[in-house]
Amino acid sequence: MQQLLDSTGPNEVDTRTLQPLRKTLEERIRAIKWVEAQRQSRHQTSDPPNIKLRNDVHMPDNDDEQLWTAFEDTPAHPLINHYDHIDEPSDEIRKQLKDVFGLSEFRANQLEAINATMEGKDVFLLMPTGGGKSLCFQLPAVCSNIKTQGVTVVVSPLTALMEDQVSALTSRGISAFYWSADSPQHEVNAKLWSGDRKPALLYLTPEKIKASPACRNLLLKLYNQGQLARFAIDEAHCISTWGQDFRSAYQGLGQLREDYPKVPIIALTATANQCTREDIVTQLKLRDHAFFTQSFNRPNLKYFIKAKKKKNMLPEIVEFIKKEHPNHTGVIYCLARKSCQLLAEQLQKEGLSKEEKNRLLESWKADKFHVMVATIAFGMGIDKADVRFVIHHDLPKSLSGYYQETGRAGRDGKLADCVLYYWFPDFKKICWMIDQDKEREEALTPEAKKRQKDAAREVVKYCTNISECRRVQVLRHFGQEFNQHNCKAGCDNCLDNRPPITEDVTVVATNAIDAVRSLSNKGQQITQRQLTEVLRGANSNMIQDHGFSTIEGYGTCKHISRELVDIALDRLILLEILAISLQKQKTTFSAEYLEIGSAARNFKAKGQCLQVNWRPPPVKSINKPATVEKQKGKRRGRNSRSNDDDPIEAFPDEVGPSNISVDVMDGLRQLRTPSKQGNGDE
Ligand SMILES: Nc1ncnc2c1ncn2[C@@H]1O[C@H](COP(=O)(O)OP(=O)(O)OP(=O)(O)O)[C@@H](O)[C@H]1O
Repeated sequence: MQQLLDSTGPNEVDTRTLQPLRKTLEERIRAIKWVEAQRQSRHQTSDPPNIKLRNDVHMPDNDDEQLWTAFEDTPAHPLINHYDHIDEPSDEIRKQLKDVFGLSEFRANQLEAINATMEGKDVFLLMPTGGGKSLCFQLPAVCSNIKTQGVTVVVSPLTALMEDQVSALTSRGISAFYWSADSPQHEVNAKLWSGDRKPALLYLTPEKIKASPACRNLLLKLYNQGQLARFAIDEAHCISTWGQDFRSAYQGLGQLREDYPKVPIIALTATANQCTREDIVTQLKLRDHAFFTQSFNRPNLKYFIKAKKKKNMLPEIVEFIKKEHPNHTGVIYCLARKSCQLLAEQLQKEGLSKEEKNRLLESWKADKFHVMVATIAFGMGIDKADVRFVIHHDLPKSLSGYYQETGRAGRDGKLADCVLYYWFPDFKKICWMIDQDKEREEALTPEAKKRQKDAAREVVKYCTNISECRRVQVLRHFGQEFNQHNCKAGCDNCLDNRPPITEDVTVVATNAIDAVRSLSNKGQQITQRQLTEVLRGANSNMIQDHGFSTIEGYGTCKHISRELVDIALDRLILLEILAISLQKQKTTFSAEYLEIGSAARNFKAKGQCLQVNWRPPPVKSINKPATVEKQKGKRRGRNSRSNDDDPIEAFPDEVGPSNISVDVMDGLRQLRTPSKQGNGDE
């Protein structure tokens, strides 16, 4: 860095974009030299530079990424800032930052976004969770020296979030209010039209704008009076069906540009990859917008994937919390309320009323209790600085969601653990939930369903990829390259120095396809567990009762361990080579039967092969004879619990991926060249 600076005089780095970078680098070099001097002399050699290092971050060696983020209040990274108009803050901005918000410095990209929106530009701000997005529309809302005057209308997805922000603003003396379903019209009118000064901020849900003509009339009246300063679309990713948080009312927000064309829009989110980003820009009809983004790496978060061995992991989680995080604050995320009910007795009622939810959230924030068990919807926008762990008891629905949920940990910059319990049945459950589509008023289109399933599929690939640093994988999802070296053993994969073993399991794949196809030709069905037994040539009652010992593929995978066969079959489902069909039984059971999937034809026709990377279990012998499995199979069968409204119940608690991790070498590898293959006919 120093060499780079020495070789270019100050005048040579003369673009507006690069000047702040030069200044920052010079400051950092000063700070690094100072730290080095401390290290060598072990006593203070000079005054410390006027730069604070983050807590818990050791001064890294030769490590640019870490160097950049090792400082508190890391400034904007101008080289990845897609807006070149960077000014010093005006006196008014500085004053409001200090006097109203009690802050002394801007964080990365805040000033730039504030300046751009105050100039009347559309802005897209993509900032990690806890990065400080709110300030970027709250501060302009209290400034007078701007292009667009009046009320900043904030669109926010949750009433709890709006309440939170409004009460924080009010306590700072800022005039703000939200218009909820319960707010009477005359109160809203009184706030807006009585007195000379309009409130600085008005919070609305997208549903309110969509469904309430009174609300739209009010916005129009403000607009006609030149009193609509800007629209701030918080959690803007909810507009996109690419994301898991899609809210149909958000899609109505495209109308804002049509109805109020002169009003600038600032869209804010922490979770948008390239597709979602483009979708947001298109749907909100942003024009010539300033785009700000920055490194999404959260160096103080540690990422771990653990095997979920049974449906309820509470005992293990309790042990983990007692050992690693006694008296620490944390969140346990579950997929559905039902899972929460299993985990938290408090949530065992029919569901929580709004008041109860608020009371629980407030108590948790006030440290009256430490651990919150929640569905992802409950935690959106949580601003609690000292969350020391985030545990995913169930599979997150997407990598973006996972990043956002884990992002609620360690907002104070101190170390925090993010633990995800993975097992494949959770993926099937998510797919089932998407197909049921119970949670929405409007049905999802088939394309949206497919996208959501693909998003869950990405999470499975993430969990089962044991060869690549977790940080590399998550950040790649956001289009950011990350050097594994900079993870600094901050994830399970970087910590585990046992190399994964690569196994070719094509034989499982081809025989599984043959077995399922030949059964279906005969009008018979088979479950995944039964297929594992068939392939491994078990001689159990189940095999005899169904006459499975005569079907194609029987015993062809005798030499492969049960775990590995299970992993291979999971993978075939993930890759849509096999599919699942859920069927109600005469009893209360729902059973999952395997079918041929849409990708099976290609797999066989193109002679593809399937490889998995895994770490075999350390103690158990891998190749258990089928006779032992026979006993196990029987036991499992008896222990299966079931429930007709929850397909996951069709899976026995005891059957899981054990302590195996798997990695698929990008799923399939083509061994033979397509030209040597047939034309697609099997
Ligand atoms: N310039 C700053 N200096 C210090 N603290 C700041 C600054 N800007 C914001 N903060 C603090 O950072 C915390 C997170 O801010 P905020 O809630 O706006 O984050 P966010 O980006 O909206 O996160 P999320 O995506 O999770 O909602 C808040 O406690 C806020 O007061």
